[in-house]
Amino acid sequence: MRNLPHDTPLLSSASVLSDSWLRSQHYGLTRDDDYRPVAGHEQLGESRHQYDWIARYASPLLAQLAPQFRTRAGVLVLSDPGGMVLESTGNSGFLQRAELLALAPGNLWSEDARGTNAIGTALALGRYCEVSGKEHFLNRNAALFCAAMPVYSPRGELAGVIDISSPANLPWQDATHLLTRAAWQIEQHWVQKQITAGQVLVQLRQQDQPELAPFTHSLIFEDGILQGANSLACRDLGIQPQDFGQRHQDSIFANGVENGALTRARDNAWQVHIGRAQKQPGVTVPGKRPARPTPEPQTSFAPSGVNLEKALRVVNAGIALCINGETGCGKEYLAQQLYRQSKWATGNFVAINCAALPEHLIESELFGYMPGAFTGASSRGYAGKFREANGGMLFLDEIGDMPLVLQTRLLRVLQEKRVVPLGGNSAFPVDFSLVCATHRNLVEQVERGLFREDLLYRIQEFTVEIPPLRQWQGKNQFIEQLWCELGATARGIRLCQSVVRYLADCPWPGNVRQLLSQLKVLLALSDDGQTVTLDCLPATPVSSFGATSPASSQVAPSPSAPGMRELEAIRVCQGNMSDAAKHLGISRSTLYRRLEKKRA
Ligand SMILES: Nc1ncnc2c1ncn2[C@@H]1O[C@H](COP(=O)(O)OP(=O)(O)OP(=O)(O)O)[C@@H](O)[C@H]1O
Repeated sequence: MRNLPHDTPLLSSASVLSDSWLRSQHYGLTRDDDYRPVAGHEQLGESRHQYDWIARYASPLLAQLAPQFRTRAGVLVLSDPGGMVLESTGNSGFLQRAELLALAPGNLWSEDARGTNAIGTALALGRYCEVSGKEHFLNRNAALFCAAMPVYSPRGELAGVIDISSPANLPWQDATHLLTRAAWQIEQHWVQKQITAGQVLVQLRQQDQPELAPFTHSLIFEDGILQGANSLACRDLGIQPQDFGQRHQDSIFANGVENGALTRARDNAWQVHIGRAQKQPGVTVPGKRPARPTPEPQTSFAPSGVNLEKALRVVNAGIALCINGETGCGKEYLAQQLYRQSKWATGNFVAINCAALPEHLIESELFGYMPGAFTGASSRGYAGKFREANGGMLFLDEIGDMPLVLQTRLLRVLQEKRVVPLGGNSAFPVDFSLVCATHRNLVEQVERGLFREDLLYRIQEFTVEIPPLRQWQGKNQFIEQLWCELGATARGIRLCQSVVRYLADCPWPGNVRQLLSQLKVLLALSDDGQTVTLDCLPATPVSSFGATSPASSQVAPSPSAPGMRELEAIRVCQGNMSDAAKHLGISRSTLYRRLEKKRA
């Protein structure tokens, strides 16, 4: 096992290179050697079988990066830990025939085979490495620029590298960024898919570091012992290769996984998610599925009634997705979830609320502009949201509110996959996943002449309907998870079951947004170690029932608020709305109606 990745990617430096050259000489190589070691088909097949992380976790990424490699001179190469090329793809037009053959599957690029080179040296050092032109030990490789980033398995073992090779006179300037993120994405998916029955997956997301937004620090525990982690977690939580199978969770999270991780979350602006693979007969756990890439384990945070796996397949296939649902039900939340799990996660997630942008700004925001394109334009120009989203996901919220003239231009971008900035003549190619959301009925908008029919078909290639929270299954569990996520568990504050049932039965017109804000208020009003009962629900003049926005509601309706009969019945029945309705001799829907009237 080699070093785990270091904080700062290592660029070519004199001492690193001279050490590598010394090693190359030590292997008996000379600069003029022309020997090109290539493995046979059988060996290549065996290695592909053994290192199936490439087929499982790197293929979606390769598909995503492919467009970049069509328009630039460069080849993306994946190798096993012995430096054997297992896959290569991209624009190889720049390569001489000999070099072309040298980057084909089966070629060996370990340092002992070809001297100093990015693949071999990155493997030798276990770190990111760039080697350009004559820095290569063998003269025959002097026409190449190469950058390589190691990929680690969830047990901290070096699994291979991902490499970019381009002409030495056209070095791939953003290779560090691209390869680091690509390796993180592969490692993250790998850990997430590795979890087996009875194990716990802890995922921490650092909220104050936007560049890490798509990535989580992911760790797997079994019976409290660390079983796996991605290299980000190893880097930031001080995990060493020897810790796997040995280190107890308490030495990583001082108060146990749940409390410790959540304490960390509160103190350091981390967002935490803890998932479990249950030991249930007949249940296939994600890590055990053999062939096709599977989505992450569904958690209670996936909106109820939404088939995440299907939506993810659609997004990965580059099909435009339209998410419908009432306000606050989690349309943007779902888009972000899909983005993080999709092949687009190495690009940016760019969200635009079409209803909130002044009409005259939408165009420049989306399309960008050239320097001095209009009065007040920045002298440096602006790339615009379409180009910002290139390689990632563009989330257009409230698409139904987009002005007609811009709908026409949007349609053109979606069809041509090119953007011409305001005041510019040349077009920039773009490729992103498009997810739109609206609470409007777009068909009706089309009938009223407010929305282009052709754009409707283009953005609604696949539609996902998020049901309103009141119709969700498993609300009790969802509320408890949110409660835990908000930091209640870390403070020892419990919701008693009657409160959970009571909250689960509220109609929540503001959906998850409203529920969340009410839970936050309840938490702020609770003391550490307290158990929240129905009696603890504070009286408020504003009932949440029938509220249309979170701003208009403070906390869940109190049993002591005005409208006593119904609320008292709810309290007596410990929050069970069906029992309360029976108690009053009315139907559940009548009970809800009465509560709504009381609010009015
Ligand atoms: N499934 C979920 N699990 C946890 N939190 C969620 C979930 N869905 C939504 N939320 C939270 O609820 C709030 C509202 O979600 P979001 O903004 O995605 O709703 P929306 O449907 O896009 O709303 P709008 O239509 O008003 O833009 C956010 O704080 C989001 O983080």
